[in-house]
Amino acid sequence: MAGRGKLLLVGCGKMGGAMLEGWLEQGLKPADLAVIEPGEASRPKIDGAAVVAAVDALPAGFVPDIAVLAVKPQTMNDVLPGLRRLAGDATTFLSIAAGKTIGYFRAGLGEDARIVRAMPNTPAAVRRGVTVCVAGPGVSELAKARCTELLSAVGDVLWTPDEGVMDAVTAVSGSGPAYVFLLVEAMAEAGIKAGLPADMAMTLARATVAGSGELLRRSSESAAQLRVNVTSPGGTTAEALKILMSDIGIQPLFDSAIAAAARRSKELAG
Ligand SMILES: NC(=O)C1=CN([C@@H]2O[C@H](COP(=O)(O)OP(=O)(O)OC[C@H]3O[C@@H](n4cnc5c(N)ncnc54)[C@H](OP(=O)(O)O)[C@@H]3O)[C@@H](O)[C@H]2O)C=CC1
Ligand SMILES: O=C(O)[C@@H]1CCC=N1
Repeated sequence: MAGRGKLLLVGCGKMGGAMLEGWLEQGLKPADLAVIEPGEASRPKIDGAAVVAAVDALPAGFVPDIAVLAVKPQTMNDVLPGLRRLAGDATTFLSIAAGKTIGYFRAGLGEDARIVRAMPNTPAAVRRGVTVCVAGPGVSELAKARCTELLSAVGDVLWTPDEGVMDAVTAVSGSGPAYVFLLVEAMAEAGIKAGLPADMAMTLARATVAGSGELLRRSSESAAQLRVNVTSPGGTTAEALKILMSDIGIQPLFDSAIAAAARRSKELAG
């Protein structure tokens, strides 16, 4: 990371912490970093960075070019008043909060505030995240480039001109890692029921999902073709897929799960 400007991270919980790990691994200079995190246990210890418990403890004169807002949507209202003083030309706010709209931030920070709304995911901790971003009014190309630089340090970055897709993005890729981890848990549990020792079942489920993810990443074949490649005619996989791909299989379940997550994202907007 070139580190042309200063970075403020507001909220160093699970997602903020995952991104911070990625940034530090990518060479973010501690001198260019400030973190606001009230929770003592979550507060990172980084020599040379300004790590404080509240916004009023930031070093005088610290003006970030990017302020990453990584607190829960439900606590965002508490955070914005203290950040209003940063809402000048120099700072772009990069929110990763589910649901919270660009309009919400302009109402809370001032109508001229520059807002980028983004949705990353936790594989950012190992530089395999994916983030979708949308820029509000007044965000410069330079600020967009800086957001891309920060987010691409922890994975892939896509920009959309349409904020309306962000609830679905949140439901698919923001929450998505949880669905994959649940899949591992469910495969391991089913393996135990099929006669495997618990530790072997978990080892196999974990390695299978991780290995399949890596194959998917490296392969030019579609997910559907990779599935077909596993499915010998008249074999074992075909029997399992008859159940997983039936009318009461994984697709209708995913349809309702993703719709529920997107609905919740919309509810968190206010
Ligand atoms: N987890 C995920 O996979 C993803 C989360 N997000 C979004 O990221 C945001 C954070 O989620 P997540 O990391 O899971 O939540 P966490 O609760 O783990 O992190 C939020 C952090 O913000 C801290 N905090 C609370 N109040 C303040 C404050 N006034 N100033 C600064 N920090 C504060 C909390 O401290 P304390 O615990 O002491 O209250 C906590 O450490 C949410 O908006 C969520 O929608 C987006 C994509 C994926
Ligand atoms: O569950 C949540 O609300 C957050 C947003 C996406 C992932 N975690």
